[in-house]
Amino acid sequence: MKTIYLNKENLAAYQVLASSNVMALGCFDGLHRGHVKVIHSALQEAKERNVPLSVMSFFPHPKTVIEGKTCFHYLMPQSEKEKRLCDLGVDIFYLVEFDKFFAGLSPHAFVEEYLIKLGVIHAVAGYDFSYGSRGAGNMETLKHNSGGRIDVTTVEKVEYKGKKISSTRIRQQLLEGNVEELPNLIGHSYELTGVCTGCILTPDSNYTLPAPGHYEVVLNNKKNSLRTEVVVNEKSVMLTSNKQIPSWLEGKLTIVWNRQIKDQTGEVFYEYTRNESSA
Ligand SMILES: Cc1cc2nc3c(=O)[nH]c(=O)nc-3n(C[C@H](O)[C@H](O)[C@H](O)COP(=O)(O)O)c2cc1C
Ligand SMILES: Nc1ncnc2c1ncn2[C@@H]1O[C@H](COP(=O)(O)OP(=O)(O)OP(=O)(O)O)[C@@H](O)[C@H]1O
Repeated sequence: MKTIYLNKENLAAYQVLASSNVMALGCFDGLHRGHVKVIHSALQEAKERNVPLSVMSFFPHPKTVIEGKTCFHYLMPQSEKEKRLCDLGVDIFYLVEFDKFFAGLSPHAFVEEYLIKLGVIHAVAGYDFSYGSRGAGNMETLKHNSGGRIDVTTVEKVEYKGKKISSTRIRQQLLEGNVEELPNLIGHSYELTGVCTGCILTPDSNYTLPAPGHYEVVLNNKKNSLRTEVVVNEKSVMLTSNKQIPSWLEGKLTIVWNRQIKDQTGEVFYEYTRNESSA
């Protein structure tokens, strides 16, 4: 997969290089089940047309620019999004700099400059995707904004328990500590990477830690895996295991969040049996 960091300065150079492609559109923070359906639909269209599959995503998140949010709870860093999109079969990943200029583009200008001139022949997005200044463009207007030159596939809402699966919903569940709910929304448990020094796990940036409390997790690195209990504070994660910390835990690892054992008030949600320590 080729990753292209696009902005108004280098756009013309990539327009010259562009060839026909099918493009999936959106932020895709967390790559949840709704996102995966959009990517899979776009991959199907690309295969039928025998053209590459591209994804256009935006950074920083549009809400930080439009709503002036200084603190935003990303579910994954762009590097993790890049890896997941590659695994899903994406050929070109356009990460567009979302600034005030970009946010102010008219729907027509966005479609002309960032879709048509980048070779898009078929666009795929979910039912609620919006584009252009004030989000005035949507899946109903996209074909018209392209002058009929782009076909459009709209992916219907993917729900869980009657509600839209969304990155916002996942952020809310995490910040409430409900990590056991997340496989129903993401398709697997929420994971984040970080570094272990002694018994302190420091998460990498642009992940969201669950609410403070005790959690049952699985710690992985390339060679080993350990099911254990951790305590989440505001900014860090501490191992609570009263065993000697295994030497292999030091350094880079992945934390897989299985369930909340108790919240910061000490209310118990789940009896964790310490002796089941191997994953
Ligand atoms: C080129 C472009 C410009 C946009 N400009 C705006 C805007 O000015 N205001 C807005 O609310 N959304 C704008 N959006 C839509 C946002 O990307 C986002 O979809 C919208 O804020 C709703 O976010 P949500 O669907 O994640 O809740 C723009 C999108 C694109 C691709
Ligand atoms: N549950 C869903 N069903 C179908 N399509 C979806 C769903 N959630 C998002 N999409 C689509 O996936 C793409 C990425 O959307 P986006 O990044 O805005 O996801 P989101 O989950 O709505 O994020 P947020 O909650 O931050 O607004 C868009 O095309 C959007 O329409």
